[in-house]
Amino acid sequence: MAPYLNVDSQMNYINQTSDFARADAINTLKAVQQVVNGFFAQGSLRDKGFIPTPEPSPIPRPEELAQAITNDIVGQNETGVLSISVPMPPSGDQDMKDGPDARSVVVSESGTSIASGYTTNAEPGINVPASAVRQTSNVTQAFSGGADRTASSDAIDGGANELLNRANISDASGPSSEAVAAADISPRQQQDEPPASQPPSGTEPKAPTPPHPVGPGATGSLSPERLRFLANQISCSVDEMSSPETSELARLRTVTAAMELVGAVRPPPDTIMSLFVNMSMVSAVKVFQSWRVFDIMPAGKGESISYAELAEKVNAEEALLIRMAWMLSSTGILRHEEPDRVAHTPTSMMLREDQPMGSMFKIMYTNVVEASAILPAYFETYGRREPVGPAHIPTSFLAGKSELEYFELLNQDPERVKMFMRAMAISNRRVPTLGMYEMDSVLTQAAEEPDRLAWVDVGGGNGHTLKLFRQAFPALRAEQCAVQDLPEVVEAAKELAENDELLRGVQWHPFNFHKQSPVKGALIYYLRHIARDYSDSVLTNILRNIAQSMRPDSRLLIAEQLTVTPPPVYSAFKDYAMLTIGGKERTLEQFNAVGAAAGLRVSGVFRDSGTPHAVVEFALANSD
Ligand SMILES: C[S@@+](CC[C@H](N)C(=O)[O-])C[C@H]1O[C@@H](n2cnc3c(N)ncnc32)[C@H](O)[C@@H]1O
Repeated sequence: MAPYLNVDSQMNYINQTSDFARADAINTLKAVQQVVNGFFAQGSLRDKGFIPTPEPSPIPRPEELAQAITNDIVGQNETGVLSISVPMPPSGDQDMKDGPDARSVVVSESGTSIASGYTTNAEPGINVPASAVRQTSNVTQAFSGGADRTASSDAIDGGANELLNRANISDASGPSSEAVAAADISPRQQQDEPPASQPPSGTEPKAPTPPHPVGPGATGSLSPERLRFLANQISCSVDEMSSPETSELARLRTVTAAMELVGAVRPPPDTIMSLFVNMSMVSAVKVFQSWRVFDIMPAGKGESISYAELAEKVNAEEALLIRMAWMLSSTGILRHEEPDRVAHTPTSMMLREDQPMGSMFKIMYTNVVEASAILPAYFETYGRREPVGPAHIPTSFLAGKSELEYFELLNQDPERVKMFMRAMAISNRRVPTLGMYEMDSVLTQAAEEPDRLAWVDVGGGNGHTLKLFRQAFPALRAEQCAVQDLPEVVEAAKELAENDELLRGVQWHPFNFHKQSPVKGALIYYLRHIARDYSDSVLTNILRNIAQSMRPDSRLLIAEQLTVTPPPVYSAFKDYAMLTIGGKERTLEQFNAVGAAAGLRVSGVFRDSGTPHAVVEFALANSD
């Protein structure tokens, strides 16, 4: 029978694109197709009505789909800006003095950025003024805007969040912590307008939708409605991929929905088998990296190499090399060519030594695979609790140097530092930095107080993030900026910076943020990808050190992914990887709690519209 989810025709498109999600997209779609078709062939699910019938039906255009969804769950006000009323969950200890009784969601006029495309500050238990609500760029811009920011795990999680948010919006009684905004302000309204106290008319929430776990392990637990929604999502998104404007987002939606669908329909033993497959893949990649197979293989278009020649070049027995290669060709990482040759794929090219992903694999192998092996012993030694850190973390325990912090350990090995920097390069390209925080007031105030430090990048490495800001905002003068980092990092960075137009004139502060207070009274203290490296107690100490230097009008910014509860798969993975270095991913509520312990309050949240990344702004707790 003809497959309902006919994705073969889309494979060419996916094959032509180059990013981290390719392997996921292909494997997941293939798996979806096989699994779903298998069930159709057996008639097992169709007969029970779990999966929509394969009869052709008109596929709605993206705008129609978005409109249908929004019409379904909301009313539309006169300006064409949609508002959704979602009651607050009952809780005795919530203090939402600035917020309305009923929480509202603002949806862009096109309806395509439901629960995205805006920023907000209010989550249950967090009391911040509605003035911090701002809109960010729309979803399509987020995915198509930057050449460097194609599909990524973050964006896939963004897609997962978008799907979750959509479902949560229609769930009047479900968990609302990450689903919606709190202030009833349209993106067009000024941010200082007070929140409406009543939800607009015609915004009665619909009946609750059943819960919808995401990802493997959800086997058999999805409702028929959710399965239909996912199948429809895949069909529509696959159709949308042909349009250049919507292709990235469409592809991410396809992957996200497909992952959830696979998790729901794959039989449990297959889920466990897939773990074994992953373990074996990881092991084969590791061996091939250490033999430099990916570097030695010819990388030209259409080129391949015989197993015999490759075996000779890497000094391995041919029979052994073939078995290892099969593990990778059967999973799409390498390509086997009949009768006895093997070729690179775009995925295996990324595993070469000079590639950021190749370095990232090595870092992850140590931090996750090797550290995992000693985790039982680690927890025996330190107790079954989150690592406290900054030292005595699983990675330093693994190295037999428990007394060291992660970065102290790293800095002992120059080769590993280089690898880490290469790996970070990819994370920096994938993760949004600009386009979230509202810079106007910073620039105005900096101009009014030219002798005051405007921007202090705490743990700013070699100034790479500051460069992005100075490039985007030339009014941010070098003399009003500082980068603070460990002495050895600052020493190396200072030298390089002298030849860099964007960093010339910037102040460099050798500094240990566990021990010292940074320069007093700056306008902004910016911490990007610092918080997640540390436990709550260590982070509280870092924030408290900075709070001691802040003036009432100073702001501390934390730029991180905001995770949700329960997290989508890549968020969960990142959190797990962070555990091994003593860190963690956090929800907005968790950031609020850590800030409060350090004498700070959340004064604004600026979300990226297409990914889970955000800038959380803090002010001194006792300031206005
Ligand atoms: C994950 S990197 C983040 C770098 C940069 N902020 C970014 O977003 O790409 C963490 C940075 O914190 C610095 N760092 C680690 N421990 C530190 C400490 N105790 N005091 C100051 N900086 C530290 C590291 O050297 C590194 O540059």
